[in-house]
Amino acid sequence: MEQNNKFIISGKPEPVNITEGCGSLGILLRKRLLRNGDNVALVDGVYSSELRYLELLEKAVCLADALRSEIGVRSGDVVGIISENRLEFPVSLFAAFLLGATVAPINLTYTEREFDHALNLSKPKILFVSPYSAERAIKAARRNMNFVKQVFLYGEDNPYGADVMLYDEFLSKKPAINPHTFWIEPTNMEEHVALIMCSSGTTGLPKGVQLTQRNVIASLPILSELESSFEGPRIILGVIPWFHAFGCLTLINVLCNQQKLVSLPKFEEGLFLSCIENYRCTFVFVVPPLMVFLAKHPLVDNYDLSSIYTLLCGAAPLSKETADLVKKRIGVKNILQGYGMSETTLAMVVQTADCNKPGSVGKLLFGTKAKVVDPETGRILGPNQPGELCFKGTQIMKGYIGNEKATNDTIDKEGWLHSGDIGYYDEDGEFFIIDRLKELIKYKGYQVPPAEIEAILLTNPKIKDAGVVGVPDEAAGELPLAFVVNQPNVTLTEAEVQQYVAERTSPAKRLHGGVRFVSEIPKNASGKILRRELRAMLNRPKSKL
Ligand SMILES: Nc1ncnc2c1ncn2[C@@H]1O[C@H](COP(=O)(O)OP(=O)(O)OP(=O)(O)O)[C@@H](O)[C@H]1O
Ligand SMILES: O=C(O)[C@H]1CSC(c2nc3ccc(O)cc3s2)=N1
Ligand SMILES: [Mg+2]
Repeated sequence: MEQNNKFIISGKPEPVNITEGCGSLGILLRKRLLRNGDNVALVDGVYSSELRYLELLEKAVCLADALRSEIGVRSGDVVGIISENRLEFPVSLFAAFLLGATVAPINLTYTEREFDHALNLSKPKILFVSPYSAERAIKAARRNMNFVKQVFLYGEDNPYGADVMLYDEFLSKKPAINPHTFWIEPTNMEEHVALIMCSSGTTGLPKGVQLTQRNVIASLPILSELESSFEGPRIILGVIPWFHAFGCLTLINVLCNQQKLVSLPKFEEGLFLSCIENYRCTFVFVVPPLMVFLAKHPLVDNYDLSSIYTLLCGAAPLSKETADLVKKRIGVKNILQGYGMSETTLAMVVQTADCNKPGSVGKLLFGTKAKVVDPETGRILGPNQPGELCFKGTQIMKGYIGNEKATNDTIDKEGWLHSGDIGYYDEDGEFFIIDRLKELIKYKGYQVPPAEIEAILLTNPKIKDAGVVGVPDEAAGELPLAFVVNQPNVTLTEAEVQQYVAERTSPAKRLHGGVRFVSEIPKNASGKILRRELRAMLNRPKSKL
């Protein structure tokens, strides 16, 4: 009965023959890389070193052949990558895909404990690590030699011992392999896991999200959907970490759509701005903290950012006000939002140049269905009625590795993925995200979205950043409280901040719990506010800031 429900909305059908008749993701990737031969695929934004498409494929094939013949890496084995964005990363990623192996990118800033958690989720047979995190990562690998059989180290020096192999040494002196004839095993793309992505760990320990080869292929047309109305060179800035779904799938998307990607190993203010100016970047994938930086930081005025045609923002709430500030300040043509989860491969909902209502995250992508349900009753809701967003489609994950319960709690028996996010769609099918179900503040029976109050606080020129949580309260349930980071050299009192919000909100959304002044708002690598860390700060004595 539900399937015919008029409130279930669908995106366009997937492009016909999306797998192009290829028997595996590896075969499709080879076809796409060959198509673009001698053009530049990747530029290291720090060292300006370049990798052309054919070079990328030749290196990946050579590495794949060596891994198969010398280490015995087979289809179905897991290959871990613990590295910042650098040119060896896509070579290792594509080599694994050519072997039909599963890739587990892991956050290089993890502590040893977090590495243990991530490694025991995906149990990689081999690990590629960069010097940045090698010491911690190799210690964690050595604690897990029951499954980690070999560590390869990027860079020139290996102070860690003979059990670690230098990637460049391993790859050099290898016979050249003809990329056209390299044997790639056909796989069952619907079942075969291509990526195990760690979710961001915003609401708890990161989960191991299994994305099949078919999930990855389903995401490939996104870029052409996003750049529908753009003429001119596409020079994309890749600063979103490739160990996160947003960054990794964007990297694969760019390389399968013959674009040029300029990579940055991390976000550093001057490097980010000078990279855009020097390489004349036209498309920049960003997360909201970068948008707040572009909106408010004085350094931005020192750089020529006129090459930017489109900013593509996702991974966390972006307010209309912040987007307007950026548009006004740097004159970018498009600011397009998208909404996704690690569990949905890449975005499920994106704005395009001709579909971008202010504050919306856009419309459903092809091959996707959505419904909005009342979190209490499960009843399907209609347009403009906020509820939990649920999705179905070819981008929905296979499940959480080693966690059947969490999988069944997230994907129901009818195959609907329950996002845990509250939002609605309007009469035109454009989606609006309110906040996470788990993070709504309950004040006297009202549901107060922290993101809405944070958006208001960010419009105050004296405020650099803000994070809002609920303070437990006997009478009201929870009281909204704001952690605030002042702009440098300004003074701001608690009363001023409370007044500023009170003038702009209904009574329930006012800062009844007060204001705490802090030096920074804790966020994770994919730009999300770690409100559970803010809640932990509630129990600490007020700072004298
Ligand atoms: N455009 C957006 N606007 C608002 N929120 C967004 C947007 N895009 C993504 N999100 C948020 O990011 C979440 C997906 O993030 P991700 O999969 O990286 O892990 P996480 O949910 O933050 O962490 P974890 O699942 O480990 O607790 C979505 O559920 C949603 O809450
Ligand atoms: O929040 C996340 O975890 C990630 C998972 S993938 C994702 C997004 N992907 C896109 C792609 C295009 C775009 O314009 C925005 C997003 S958000 N968000
Ligand atoms: Mg999540």
